[in-house]
Amino acid sequence: MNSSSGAHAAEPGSGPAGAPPGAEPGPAVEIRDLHVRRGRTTVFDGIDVEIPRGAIVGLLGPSGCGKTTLMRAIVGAQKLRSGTVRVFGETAGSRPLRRVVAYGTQGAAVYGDLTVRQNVRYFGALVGASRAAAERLIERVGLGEQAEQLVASLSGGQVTRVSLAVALVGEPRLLVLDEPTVGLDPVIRADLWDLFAGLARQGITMLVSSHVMDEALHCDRLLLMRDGRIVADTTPDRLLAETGARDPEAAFLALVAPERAAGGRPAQDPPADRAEAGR
Ligand SMILES: Nc1ncnc2c1ncn2[C@@H]1O[C@H](COP(=O)(O)OP(=O)(O)OP(=O)(O)O)[C@@H](O)[C@H]1O
Repeated sequence: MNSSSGAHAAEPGSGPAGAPPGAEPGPAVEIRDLHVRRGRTTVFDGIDVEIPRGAIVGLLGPSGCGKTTLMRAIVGAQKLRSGTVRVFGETAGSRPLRRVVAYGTQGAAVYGDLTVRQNVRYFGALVGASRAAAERLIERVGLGEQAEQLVASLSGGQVTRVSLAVALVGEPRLLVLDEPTVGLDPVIRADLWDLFAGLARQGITMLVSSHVMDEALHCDRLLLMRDGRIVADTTPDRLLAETGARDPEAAFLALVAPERAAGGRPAQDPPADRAEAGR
């Protein structure tokens, strides 16, 4: 993963009615009629998405379908053509959300020439976290024994854990992780998903992208994307039951089969679940 924490200076008490963002009921993320262009590419041409709180939500779809762009919109790093993106009721990227939302980008965003402890303390200091909090997080992500090791000398899975500790140091309520398990072996991936599940049980909303469809089975909710559209907003059980497929990859292919047959465009009469999901 390699995360940069979107968690910077806190703005306590700046949410609706004086409560911090995330303390009020309602979805974690609400996206309405979102249009985004990147360069000459129209990535989103009017999508609507809602992400519930406290769940692990998988954002799954093939490379280039728009996962990173959607995450960038949610953390406030993406220029929008039109539409709204609200996180815990606040405009994405706005000041009250700075410590509430953390973003683990693709690509390295921790310092290889610092130790694990130095990285977590450094990013912690930026958000006013104590050294004790940094130590707790190093233990939480299972890197107690590597705390004094340079990040450059860690394995890929361990670097991902450092990034996760850095992303968590501001105590976010929404953690957005862009392909955190890419390139990792199955055992390490399973360990990381266990860690994500533990964070979700603590009440942190987790939005995790992957282009490996089987990772769907680790999620509470699924947003399946293709070509800048949400082709299903579902759960792993419903996805398998409704498509009759044996695994998530086959289910995804079953979902997009009608439009593939129609030459890559949405089919004229999509199944009810796709029509609903693609609103
Ligand atoms: N800076 C840019 N300029 C032009 N087009 C871009 C730019 N960044 C992304 N795109 C295009 O936007 C589309 C969505 O890209 P995005 O990175 O969101 O996809 P993704 O699903 O995250 O892919 P991956 O799984 O490979 O990371 C792609 O067609 C991509 O080529």
